[in-house]
Amino acid sequence: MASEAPAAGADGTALQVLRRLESGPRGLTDAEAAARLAATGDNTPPAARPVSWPRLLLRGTRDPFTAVLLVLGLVSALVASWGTAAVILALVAVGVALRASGEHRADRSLAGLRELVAGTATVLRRPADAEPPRPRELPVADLVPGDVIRLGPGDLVPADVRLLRARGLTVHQAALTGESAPVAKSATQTPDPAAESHLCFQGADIASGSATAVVLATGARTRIAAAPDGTGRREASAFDRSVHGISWVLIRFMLLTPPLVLMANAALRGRGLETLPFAVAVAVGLTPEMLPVIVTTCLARGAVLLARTHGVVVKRLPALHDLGAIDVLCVDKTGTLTQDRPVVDRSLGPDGHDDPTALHWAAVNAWWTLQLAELPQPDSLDEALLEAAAPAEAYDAVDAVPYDPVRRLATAVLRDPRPGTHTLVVKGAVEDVLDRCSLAEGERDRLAALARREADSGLRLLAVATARRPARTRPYTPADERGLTFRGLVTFRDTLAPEAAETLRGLLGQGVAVRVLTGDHPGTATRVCRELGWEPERVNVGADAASGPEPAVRGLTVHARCTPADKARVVEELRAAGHTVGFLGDGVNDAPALRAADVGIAPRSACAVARECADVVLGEKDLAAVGHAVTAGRHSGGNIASYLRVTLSSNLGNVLAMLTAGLLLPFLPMLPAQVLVQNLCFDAAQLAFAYDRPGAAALRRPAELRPRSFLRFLTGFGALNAVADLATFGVLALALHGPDAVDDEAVFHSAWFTENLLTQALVMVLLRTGRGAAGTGPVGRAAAVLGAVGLLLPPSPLGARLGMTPLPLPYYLLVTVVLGLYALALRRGARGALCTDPSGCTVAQHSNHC
Ligand SMILES: Nc1ncnc2c1ncn2[C@@H]1O[C@H](COP(=O)(O)OP(=O)(O)OP(=O)(O)O)[C@@H](O)[C@H]1O
Ligand SMILES: [Mg+2]
Repeated sequence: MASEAPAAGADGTALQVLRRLESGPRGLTDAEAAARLAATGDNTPPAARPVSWPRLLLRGTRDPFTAVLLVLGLVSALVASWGTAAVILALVAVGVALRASGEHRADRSLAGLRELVAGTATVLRRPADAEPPRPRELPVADLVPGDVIRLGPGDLVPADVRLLRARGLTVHQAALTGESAPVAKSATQTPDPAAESHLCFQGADIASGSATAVVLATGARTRIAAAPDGTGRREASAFDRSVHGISWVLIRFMLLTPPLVLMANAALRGRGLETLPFAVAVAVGLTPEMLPVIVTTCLARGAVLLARTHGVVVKRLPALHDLGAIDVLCVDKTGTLTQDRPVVDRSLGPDGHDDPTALHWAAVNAWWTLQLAELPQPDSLDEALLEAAAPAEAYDAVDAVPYDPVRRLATAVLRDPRPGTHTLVVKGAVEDVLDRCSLAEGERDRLAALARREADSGLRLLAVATARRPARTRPYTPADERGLTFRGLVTFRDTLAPEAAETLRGLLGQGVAVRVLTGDHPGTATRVCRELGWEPERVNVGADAASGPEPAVRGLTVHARCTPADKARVVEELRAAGHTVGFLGDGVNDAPALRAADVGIAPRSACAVARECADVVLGEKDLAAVGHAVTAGRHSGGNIASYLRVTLSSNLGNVLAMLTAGLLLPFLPMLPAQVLVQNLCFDAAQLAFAYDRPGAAALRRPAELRPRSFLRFLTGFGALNAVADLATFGVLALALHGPDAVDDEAVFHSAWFTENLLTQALVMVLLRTGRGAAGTGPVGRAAAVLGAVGLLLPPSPLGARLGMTPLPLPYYLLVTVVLGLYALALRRGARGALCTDPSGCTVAQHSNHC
């Protein structure tokens, strides 16, 4: 079985595995690698390959609306209503073709965009056999079995690999096993095949430490590719909750409609199964069959535009909708609000006075932890230390325990000049270092207060401690970091990101609350917020009080000293409290939260894991782009909302009116073919919503379609629409020479056809998101064409074939009056529902800015 292949080939010592793969510690030559690539193919997971046309078409038929339409078509065919069945089939075919081509275009542009943020791997290759190996950054797709690669913190495991050497390696493999805590891995020579601690799999990422490894399997032969679908699947996002939720409510409605129509007609009119085609046509009329097409087109257009204008890459289309819906944005501090270019400010001794010792030991630690790493990846604090102090080559190190964001410590072990002794040099977050020092209680408090004072002035801190131990050969672990002697503090200055203040202000103004989630000291984080012009409403430690009482959600809240798991917990709790949450971060410590959020956002300069976990990748470290991305999301979401609002209220109104009239009239209010043609015209016009520009009001607030409030809106406007239709019916009955005209089926059908298309055109223009500029733009033009079809089709030859006839002039006058009154009612209703009354609003308002 494919899933067992990597583990099976990985038994034995590292050297045995290398030999089996016909490779060596120095990696492959370029020629060998090229030959293998030709034989095995790209290292691309099958899911990332372009989808073929037949599959696209098949996918198009798989949405629930198409399924319902097909069922209705089948029912029509069963009762030999061939015309209805044919029209339904045509509707399905058009829908599926439009959707497949839309998705094809979207997939293509998304693939292009994803390529912009695709990852690379550090590979050891040699130009020729005799030459020494050189580490090279290659596209992940070029990896082949036998390649020797290097992994460092924040890297993705690019294929299934066997570790050759590793130091302090922990990996996140939640995508494979579901366990969320990082797992320790080592390059043991006598591996236990069941534990697999010597293997790392594609889909995992490096939480801490570094390693050299040999590639065992690539592409479709990796374990994750062979795993049954569903590994790493995310929870329902805001998009799933809203668009899918609404779809399912509608499908229930549609399935209920035909039996209801049949029963009502049988009970009140004594009609039998001959009403079935009409009942089916009514149910078809209720179907928003263009919904999948409109959703795909709106999102794909938005995503392409966002990439072109602001360099923002949306990796998953629904994430664009979710961007527009977020009402809480969590951001990390370092690298997001600040530039993450720290410079050493001071070196303090335990007494709080300037003393170079702390800086000296911190730099020795930084140098040797990097020297001993398989893939040295200095973080910004290490870089600052190495810049500020002389290199530490005078020492000789025997081991290191690399930094990890849960421990918040890094340790280097030096050979002491005195034989038989080792010196541990530990640097890290103040609380964590103090916890491991042998100190009297009062002394610990004094040192913590000293650190708080420095942090309150906005400085970042590292505490430094040392310990002397008898020399040993056994490797050092975090358990050895205890009984330390405190040596002092190093303080760093970091500058604010230039657009941070303005972006935060913009987001708060757009109704998005901001949470700062940082691994740093509470004092440093608070001071940074103040310097950005915001007094935090609250400063929590870790994930405490994540969802908090309501007021705290609105402004700016800080969670300091967060571990990666704490960041994820804050996000999860906010989501559980009903918020749509975005997370913006760039570090290894942000990966779990990026995964947990409705929308994960990372700058392009972020580490590979953060970029991979993110749904949205910002062009540069340009925080301002977040604001643009949110607006683009609201833009697309607003158009989808407009479409749903218009199509559903108008469809519902038609159905209600048709049912009522059907029961009052001696004949069917419309022939099934007429219902379907009208539906086709309306559908075509609705495509314009994918190209619309929603009003400014729609962009001012988080826009999540909430099924419940949406349905409330629908019933209101559906009823209004039904009243307009029935008023036309009344007018026809009363004014056109008494009951004769109504008895004339063709006149009635034509009159109602015209009125229906005209009211639908009106609804399109008046129920768009936001007000102002009504009638202009693509929606206005589509509505005009729809109205023209409504007026011109009945008197045309095609109309005659559909059983329609020219209408007498007085009808047009009367219908103008009805439409005028309807427009007035719609305008008043729309004004109330679209902005001032949150309860009736389809665009849910979480903020108080409405
Ligand atoms: N290389 C390092 N060696 C030792 N300690 C470090 C190192 N990098 C960071 N620390 C300590 O760990 C603390 C937390 O760092 P972490 O990376 O979790 O957060 P951050 O980058 O400061 O903040 P944010 O989560 O906002 O990005 C820092 O305040 C610092 O004291
Ligand atoms: Mg960070």
